[in-house]
Amino acid sequence: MGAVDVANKDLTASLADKKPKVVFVLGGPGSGKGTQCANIVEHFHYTHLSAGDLLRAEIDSGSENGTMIQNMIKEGKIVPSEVTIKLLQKAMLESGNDKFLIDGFPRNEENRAAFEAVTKIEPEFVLFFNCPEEEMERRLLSRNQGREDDNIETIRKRFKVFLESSLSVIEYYMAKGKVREVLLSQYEVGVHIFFEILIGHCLGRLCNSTSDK
Ligand SMILES: Nc1ncnc2c1ncn2[C@@H]1O[C@H](COP(=O)(O)OP(=O)(O)O)[C@@H](O)[C@H]1O
Ligand SMILES: O=c1ccn([C@@H]2O[C@H](COP(=O)(O)OP(=O)(O)O)[C@@H](O)[C@H]2O)c(=O)[nH]1
Ligand SMILES: [Mg+2]
Repeated sequence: MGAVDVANKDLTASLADKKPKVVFVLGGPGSGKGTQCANIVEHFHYTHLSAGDLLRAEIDSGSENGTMIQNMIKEGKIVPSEVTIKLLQKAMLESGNDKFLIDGFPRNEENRAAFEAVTKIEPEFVLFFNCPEEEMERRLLSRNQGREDDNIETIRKRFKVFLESSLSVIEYYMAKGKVREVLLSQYEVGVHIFFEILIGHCLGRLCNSTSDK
């Protein structure tokens, strides 16, 4: 067994000791995952981990995987599971917390199965932001965060990947009764109030069920 395998085993064992609680936050590109996670952590003791942010930080760090990750993101493709899972495991351990909102992961069946196989963690539930594509496109084109993938050509590819690969993850958890869906309409005021109630309800229940640990 090589040094890398040993390091991965240590990471997995240390994380397993913490018995972390995980909520997956899923939805199409621009559906508001990051925005609503930021709202949630203001009110609940969760750590927000955006898989996309972790991958972008890895590019910026000049790591050996940086160029590969950058190319995949530019094309709207899904980075190999082992890379993303390792970044998530490290971030979970470094946070010192045991409750996590994992935003934008798993993005395909392989991501999902690999995460469960490696970490032995099953999510408590999945928050699914279901937003019309034209609204997501509008938001992404005016996000203004200087992201290389927020251009119309890459956005179209990301929508395709979402429909062809990511929706099946949501369907998998739906079949297990684990999905809490927030259906976005154009009526933003109603949506915001609904978010507060729904998210408060879901996370409040989760906090209660784990507070006597
Ligand atoms: N409910 C909303 N109404 C209008 N704009 C929104 C809403 N939620 C998020 N946005 C904006 O849309 C863009 C994408 O949101 P973001 O949270 O980054 O989505 P995601 O993480 O799902 O890609 C951001 O510029 C954000 O400010
Ligand atoms: O688990 C992940 C999360 C993100 N990405 C890549 O990172 C990009 C941006 O992801 P992010 O979640 O930041 O985008 P968002 O959905 O928030 O717009 C995606 O299109 C993928 O190329 C990936 O490969 N695996
Ligand atoms: Mg995001």
